[in-house]
Amino acid sequence: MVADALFAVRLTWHSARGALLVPVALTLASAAVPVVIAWLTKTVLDRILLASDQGNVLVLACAIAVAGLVAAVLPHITEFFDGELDRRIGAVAFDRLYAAVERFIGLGRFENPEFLDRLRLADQSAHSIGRLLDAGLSVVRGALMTAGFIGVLFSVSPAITAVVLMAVVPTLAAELALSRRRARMTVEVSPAERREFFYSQLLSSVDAAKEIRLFGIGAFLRGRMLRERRAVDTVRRRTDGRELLVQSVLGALGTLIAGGGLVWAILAAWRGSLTVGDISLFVAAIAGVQAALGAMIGGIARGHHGLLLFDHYCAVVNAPTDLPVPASPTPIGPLREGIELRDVWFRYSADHPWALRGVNLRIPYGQAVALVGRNGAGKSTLVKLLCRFYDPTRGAILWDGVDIRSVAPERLRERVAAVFQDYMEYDLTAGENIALGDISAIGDQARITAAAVRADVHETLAALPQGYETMLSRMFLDEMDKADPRSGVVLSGGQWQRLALARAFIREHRDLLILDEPSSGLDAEAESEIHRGLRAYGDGRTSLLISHRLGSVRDADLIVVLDEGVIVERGPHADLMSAAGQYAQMFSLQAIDYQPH
Ligand SMILES: Nc1ncnc2c1ncn2[C@@H]1O[C@H](COP(=O)(O)OP(=O)(O)OP(=O)(O)O)[C@@H](O)[C@H]1O
Repeated sequence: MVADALFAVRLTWHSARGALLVPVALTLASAAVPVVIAWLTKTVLDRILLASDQGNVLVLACAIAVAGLVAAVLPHITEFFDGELDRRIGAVAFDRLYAAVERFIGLGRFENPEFLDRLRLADQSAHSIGRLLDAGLSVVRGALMTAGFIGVLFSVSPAITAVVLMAVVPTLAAELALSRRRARMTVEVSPAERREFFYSQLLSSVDAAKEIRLFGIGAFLRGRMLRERRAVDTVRRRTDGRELLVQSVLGALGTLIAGGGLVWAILAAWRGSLTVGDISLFVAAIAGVQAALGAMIGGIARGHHGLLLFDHYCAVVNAPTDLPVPASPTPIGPLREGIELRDVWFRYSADHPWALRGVNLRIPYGQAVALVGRNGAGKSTLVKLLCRFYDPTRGAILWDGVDIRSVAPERLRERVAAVFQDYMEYDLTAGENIALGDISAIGDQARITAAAVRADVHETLAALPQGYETMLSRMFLDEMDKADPRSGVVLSGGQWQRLALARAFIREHRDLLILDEPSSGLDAEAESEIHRGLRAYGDGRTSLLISHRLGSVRDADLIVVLDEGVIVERGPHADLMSAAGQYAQMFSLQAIDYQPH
């Protein structure tokens, strides 16, 4: 936690440097002003009773009024500057967090629920990072104010100081203990809170809405959510109860000590050893110290809680890279010979079974290779390895003989175009949805249209209310957007799929084209059109096509059948059919479905 606190200080210093002087100065001022007011009040009272120079007393009274004015406006000025600082530190913290996320070149972290949880908490921490500074300044302000009152009191009466300290020290110790306990409780309930968050998200998610309604599982999920809520509430109630008890006892004790001290001070004034001003200072000190302690304890609790969240932020920002990146990468050129998987073994973690087991495969330059096989055979996994989203657990993947682990990942990916099974639907304009495939095509309507024509989606997009400028999806629209005629168009599943194809096609001149089930959402007529287009586009280019519709891959130069992570058959369609193995069996089964009954 100390290391996290130091990291937070460095981040704050880096983000706000000069701007930090203002809140620090305001903190010093807001700690000093109440002490100054108490001291001036004491002096005025003493002078009135001594009937000293009236002019002097008036000057002091004016000074109290000015100090009161400062005390009234200081919190608002502080709040304004705290907000400004919060924004500045937050902007830098966000930038660093998502720059760190981008540094993860693979997918492993994003497929790990624990990491995703941590990222969510890190994001929350980046949102509230400025409050750490605010909490720190509250503690400093409270400590300075307490020290100020104690110092002033000590100069008047060491005995009164001792009484105030007696009231203060046990309260501080107990409140600190309670704050630690509350922080532990926060950690204890966080898994249940996360599960509750998961259920609440599910109940309001558009993706889940269809199944929740059709299966009638809303009440079941709500029950699960409330169960987690009740578990959290039980722990919170226990902590609140303990706090109530401790704080009531402390409050009574503090009041007894303060009341006893006040009686003693009045008696001392009666005897003449204290002045009326001393008594006013005593009363102000008790109230001031209590207020300062309250602020300090609040600051400690907020700081502690903030640091616990910040720990997740530090863990993400300082996480090592997920896959080793070569210090001096081997340059990679256009594909000349081919890509080779050499005895590739892969499993997602040591606890998972092997997804690929000793795969040896050559994808020769300029050829179309089709990968087929049952669900879970390892086809998409092989694609992930080709894009270096994961590294093989054993074996190697070679690009013209160069191990892709020795190449800079971004250089490798520049050479690949792909449509993944779970392609993205971006809440952007239709044109942008295509141009994202090659960011240099943003605004280049001719290239965007050419890609759309190739994916056979041009006519659909051109007919939208604002053509390619039409915003897609109704998600995330605010009130202003709703008035905008360009917004609010929702495409069908197959239309989105063609858009994803166009996004891959705009990456023309890439060496390897990967299509992981590019036509699963298309109707039969559309599928045959798309495959004609694919063959034209793939002509002379190296491509890897994954499909469950074997009719669409029969023209491939090489068909590879994967089963439980092992290549069980390979060859052109005709050879595989005459071998009468798994491929021929699957092909015949599908062919029967297309025969008239
Ligand atoms: N992120 C992951 N973490 C752990 N295991 C995974 C992950 N992704 C896939 N697997 C497992 O790896 C194996 C191969 O999955 P893969 O998705 O590569 O199969 P596939 O041949 O593409 O299947 P499909 O035809 O259903 O798309 C499966 O057993 C699957 O459960």
